[in-house]
Amino acid sequence: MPKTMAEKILGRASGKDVSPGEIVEANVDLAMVHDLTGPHVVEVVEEIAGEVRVWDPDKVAIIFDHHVPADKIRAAELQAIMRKVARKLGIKKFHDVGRGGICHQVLVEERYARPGMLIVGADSHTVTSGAVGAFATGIGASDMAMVWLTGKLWFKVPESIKVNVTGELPKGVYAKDVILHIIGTVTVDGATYKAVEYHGDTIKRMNIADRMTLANMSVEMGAKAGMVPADEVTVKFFEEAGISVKPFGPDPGAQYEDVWEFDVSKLEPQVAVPHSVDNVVAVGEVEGTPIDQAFIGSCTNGRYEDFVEAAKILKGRKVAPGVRCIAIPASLKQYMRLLKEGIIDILTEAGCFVAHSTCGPCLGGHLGVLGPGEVAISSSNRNFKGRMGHPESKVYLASPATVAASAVEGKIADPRKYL
Ligand SMILES: CC(C)[C@H](C(=O)O)[C@@H](O)C(=O)O
Ligand code: SF4
Repeated sequence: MPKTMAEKILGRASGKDVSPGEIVEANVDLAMVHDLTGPHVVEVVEEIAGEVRVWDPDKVAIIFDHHVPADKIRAAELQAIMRKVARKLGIKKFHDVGRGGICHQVLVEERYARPGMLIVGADSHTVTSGAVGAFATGIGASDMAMVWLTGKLWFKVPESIKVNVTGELPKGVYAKDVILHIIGTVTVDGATYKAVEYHGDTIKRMNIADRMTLANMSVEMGAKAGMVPADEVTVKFFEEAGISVKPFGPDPGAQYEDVWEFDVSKLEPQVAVPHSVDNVVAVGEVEGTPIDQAFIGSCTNGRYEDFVEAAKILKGRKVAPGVRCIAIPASLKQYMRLLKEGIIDILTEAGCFVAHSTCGPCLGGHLGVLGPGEVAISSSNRNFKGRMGHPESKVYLASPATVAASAVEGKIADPRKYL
């Protein structure tokens, strides 16, 4: 039987021929925790094993990103625990404050995630690594504890959905608009526990940064994994780091539970309106909505390519009076590249508050928490009630270009007129 990407990966990792619906025990290739979830995992492991240990230190990543640098005493305590654990276990894929960035960004840019891998992470946006053709999924701390101890975890083999995206993206319309449009169409539970595969000429033309944006938000429609087949673009991405990988995709003739067709050739910039990610409208419908804060960053859209698009709009312009524009690259490497190319200068001159990589404002943690009644437009992935701060604040989600245009105008704006 020809197989989908999920079936091939879970089949390989469990050593058998698998079909959707089947429950398998699979060997995990990479297990990631961060500063917030890591301590829970350590606690459970210690409870079960009487000490902290992992089955294979080379397959474990510990990355500090959520509350970095420590914003509260509690965060400092949790990071101290994980720092000690990383040292004791000899974890090489350990990224402390200032030495990595947002965990999902680090997994891909360090090439820890590879095509065909089975990756688990104690964070829901672990799906991001699907951008390079891995089956990557978020799991809870107790499941992760079992992975640390045994290297294995059970999975129900998901049904797969093929998403065919076709057409040339119009100017000012990006991967973020595509995924917002898809989620708006199928809703937040449209892909619950499904493995989503992104195909079509639009996807084939996308770089890894864009593919990460797509894969990242797959979880916002409930998907267990969101994958882009590893093709020439992927092979080249690994070649740049001196690593040779083979293309990886579904077998020809693989069976999908459903095929979704999206022609994006006439798509407009999209905005997810509070308080749900599937509350998606064309920018025109909310244009003129006053904002207090604009945020460019996060694991969804905090990459070099995103900041370049934002800088095209912010160059020679100013953030509107009364508006804060927070700009945080997703990792140290992204930050350095932006710094060297003068993009950080452009943002700073425009009046943005630029910071080193952290999740910070994305989850209402620090560096830009919203007050009561405040409105933000953000390039991140969630706009639940209170997501970025006060329960009475509001979050609109959009592409970095739409966020930048809105920062300039002080109200939600269409980026196309600036491009
Ligand atoms: C804190 C963490 C567990 C959480 C997640 O799993 O996604 C966070 O990263 C988020 O985006 O809400
Ligand atoms: S940037 Fe936001 S969505 Fe991504 S891992 Fe951090 S908190 Fe979660």
